[in-house]
Amino acid sequence: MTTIGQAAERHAAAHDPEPGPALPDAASLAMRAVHRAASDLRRGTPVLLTGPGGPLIIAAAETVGARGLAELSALATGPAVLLLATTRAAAVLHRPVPSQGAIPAGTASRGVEPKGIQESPVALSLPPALLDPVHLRSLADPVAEQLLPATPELTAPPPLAFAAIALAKLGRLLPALVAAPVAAHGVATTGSLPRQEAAAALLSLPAADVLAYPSTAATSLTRVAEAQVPLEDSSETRIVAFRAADGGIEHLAILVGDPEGLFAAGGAPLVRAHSECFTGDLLGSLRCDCGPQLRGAIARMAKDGAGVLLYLAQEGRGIGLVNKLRAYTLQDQGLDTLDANRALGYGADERGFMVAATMLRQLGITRVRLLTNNPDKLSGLAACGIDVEGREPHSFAANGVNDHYLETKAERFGHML
Ligand SMILES: Nc1nc2c(ncn2[C@@H]2O[C@H](COP(=O)(O)OP(=O)(O)OP(=O)(O)O)[C@@H](O)[C@H]2O)c(=O)[nH]1
Ligand SMILES: [Zn+2]
Repeated sequence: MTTIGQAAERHAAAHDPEPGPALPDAASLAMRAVHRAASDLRRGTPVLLTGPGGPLIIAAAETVGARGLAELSALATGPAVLLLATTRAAAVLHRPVPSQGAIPAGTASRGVEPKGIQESPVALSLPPALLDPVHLRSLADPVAEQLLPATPELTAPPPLAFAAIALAKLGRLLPALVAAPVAAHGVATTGSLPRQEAAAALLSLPAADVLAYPSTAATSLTRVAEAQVPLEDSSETRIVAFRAADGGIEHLAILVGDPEGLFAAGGAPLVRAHSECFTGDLLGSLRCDCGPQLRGAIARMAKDGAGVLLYLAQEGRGIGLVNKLRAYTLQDQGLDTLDANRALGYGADERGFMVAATMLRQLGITRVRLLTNNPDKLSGLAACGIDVEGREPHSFAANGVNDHYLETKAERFGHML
């Protein structure tokens, strides 16, 4: 999420008479509230979600402490529950939990929104013995499991449960939240004084804004800086930085040669949509193939004369570095890369393609030859309006450590060779 430095820049931008992206005020304010709410969840502070069937007070099971739970209890007008993905709930209950079906129609469109967030969560009852920060963390995290003093039961999820989980995911937290109903209108007007004060201290935002955030943030990206950066594998290289209107995560485009010129002359430049991988890209981790794919793509573009490498801030297929490390621990216990994501409550792949499509559009490149083995990248970019003229395979030999990872991508993600 955003650093304090980024927050300061955002504050300055708010007073800039010409703040870059031309977003309507309402959309800008909505993004700001979502960004803040995700930060609140990260620091253990509850937030209020409003919308049909709400309001709902929520706090992240991973981060909430005694104070956050006290705030939640002070405002709750009904019993608290734990919202979880069905996969995580099944592990907690030691029995299968039927899928709750797709999310409400109209909140996501196929190929544009990440496929990992399509399923509705379930709710577990929280007997008083479990309403404790240590037990909640244990219920949320398959890596931190311990014996619990009480057994939760499946119960009906509140109507805004899906948006609550989506907010935790935006905060790159474990998708597990304590949630309780709050009286609609009752808090501000008829609640007791301590209750009114507690409610006033918390951020309240529409659930619909949370669901709209990924595509609003992606389409609000603008170019904020660029520079020549000669690379070992490509001497003629520029890096262009993109930032969303709320000052959120930045994405980079690495331009090799003159891809805009190639496109303008009627060509389809080589493009690679590369999701960042701290361990593979920077440290040379052998667990994945990201390092060779990154360097290999740039070298290939240099040989081809031109290309665009989109370096996307979508670490761990969109679950974030902390959760990827958790997923690695689960993989060391026997799960594959797909099931490890699911065990954490995340989808197999939480990435959206609108970020990459917007960056390409801003660069003026709308027809591409995509370097990938991943069929979802082809259909996802096409669904976001990019003309994918062809695919160039992008495979590297297994290294003795990542063999099973590559096999899983071929067998379970449908990767082409
Ligand atoms: N969650 C999770 N993410 C991983 C794992 N291994 C690598 N990644 C992430 O996967 C992303 C890299 O995926 P990509 O290089 O885009 O690969 P891809 O989707 O397999 O598609 P192509 O390489 O284009 O064929 C990076 O963000 C990595 O951090 C893992 O075991 N679990
Ligand atoms: Zn990697």
